[in-house]
Amino acid sequence: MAGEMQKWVLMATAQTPTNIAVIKYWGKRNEDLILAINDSISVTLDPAHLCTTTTVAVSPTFDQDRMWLNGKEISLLGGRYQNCLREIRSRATDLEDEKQGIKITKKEWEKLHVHIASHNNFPTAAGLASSAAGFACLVFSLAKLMNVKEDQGALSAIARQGSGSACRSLYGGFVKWVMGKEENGSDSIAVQLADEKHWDDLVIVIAVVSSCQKETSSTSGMRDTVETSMLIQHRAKEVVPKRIVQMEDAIKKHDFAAFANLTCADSNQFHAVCLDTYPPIFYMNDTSHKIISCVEKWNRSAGTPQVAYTFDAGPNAVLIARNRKTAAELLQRLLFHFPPNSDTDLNSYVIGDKSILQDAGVQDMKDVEALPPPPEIKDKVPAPKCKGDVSYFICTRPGRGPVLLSDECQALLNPSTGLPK
Ligand SMILES: Nc1ncnc2c1ncn2[C@@H]1O[C@H](COP(=O)(O)OP(=O)(O)OP(=O)(O)O)[C@@H](O)[C@H]1O
Ligand SMILES: C[C@@](O)(CCOP(=O)(O)OP(=O)(O)O)CC(=O)O
Repeated sequence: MAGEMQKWVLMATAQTPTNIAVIKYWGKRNEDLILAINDSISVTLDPAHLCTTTTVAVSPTFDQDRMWLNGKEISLLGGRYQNCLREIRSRATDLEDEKQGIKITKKEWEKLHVHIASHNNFPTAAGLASSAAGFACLVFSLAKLMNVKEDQGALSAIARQGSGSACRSLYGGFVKWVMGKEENGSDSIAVQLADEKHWDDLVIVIAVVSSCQKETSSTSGMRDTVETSMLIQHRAKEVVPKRIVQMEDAIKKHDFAAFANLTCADSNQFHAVCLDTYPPIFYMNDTSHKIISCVEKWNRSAGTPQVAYTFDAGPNAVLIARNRKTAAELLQRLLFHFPPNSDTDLNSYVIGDKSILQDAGVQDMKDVEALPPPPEIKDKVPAPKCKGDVSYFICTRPGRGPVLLSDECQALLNPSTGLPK
């Protein structure tokens, strides 16, 4: 190592998106390696609105691996962090940084410690896939720092060992996690089906129903399902393989009706296997059910699906609209049924791509109050409004995969000390 006793710090910063599955992963065939019992397909969400930023640093002055998540130091001793660190280190290659005059050989990487600081710009462990963006970003940034030469597929197999759904966050657009057959998981990788430009009409609105930490983690929930549900076997063997083929076809052809029908059916079946688990798992709540019913009524009256809904391991709804016009109509319906509490500012109630709010013709609370009942319910007795049941809405769209951030201002670690800024 050049400059043996020097106090250099070498850093890399990356930004990685989160993703939402439209054909769900639920159930493992190998807990340690995180190998799934079925393939899954996801849409990567625009990192402009939901993303993880991670800075990794290496220095001869660091005496142990350390990590800070959202400003608080956390332990890296857990198996998932250890597995990702080990797999990335074993693939590190010789590196020469001419600017700082640093040379690190493959052998030296084994002994050097790293500091990691990460920040999620959305709630952590609240069913918004923070673990997916988080582990993908950890693996991607470490791979850049350590001059790992392997492709995204190989990196996805490492991120998978941090959290299954993380492997899909290594790509933008539409992504498939191929479950693979090998015992060692070498063929259990993510592949990109289409990039984010392929179907750029789609608009995504997330209703954050609750941002508190959930009761049953995905990991323990799916373990219980595999142990106790008979429905999950039927799902994994008979239902999902056919849906994967149909979903790939729907994406390829921009067939929104097929895409929406498959997405909603798969979300509903995932929650059905949660109910079929013993003890039963309830991820959705009354608000989630009301959102489903609002979308179903609209889709039925329109004669063809306008919006797809999907729910992960929590009550938050992810709603995918076929285009901007439908997204504006969706937002009008959501604000009609779920207006904010009187003390909430509309500006903080609808975040992300606010242009959808403008398209909906809603500028302030007066406009929200003046929204008419949606046509599909106008002749019926309207259900009482559910004021305050939604914490906030995020408007977003399909987005790109991980990127390196070269501007040092965006780094989360101090370049001279390697400690959080
Ligand atoms: N930025 C990050 N970097 C590294 N690890 C992270 C990061 N963010 C979250 N994690 C890890 O993921 C865990 C949260 O995962 P969990 O599955 O409980 O929630 P979630 O991913 O937000 O929700 P879900 O998977 O149900 O959509 C955290 O406790 C932490 O260990
Ligand atoms: C419902 C899901 O979001 C489950 C995600 O589970 P995780 O990937 O969080 O689970 P682990 O692999 O145990 O970390 C569906 C999906 O994203 O496919």
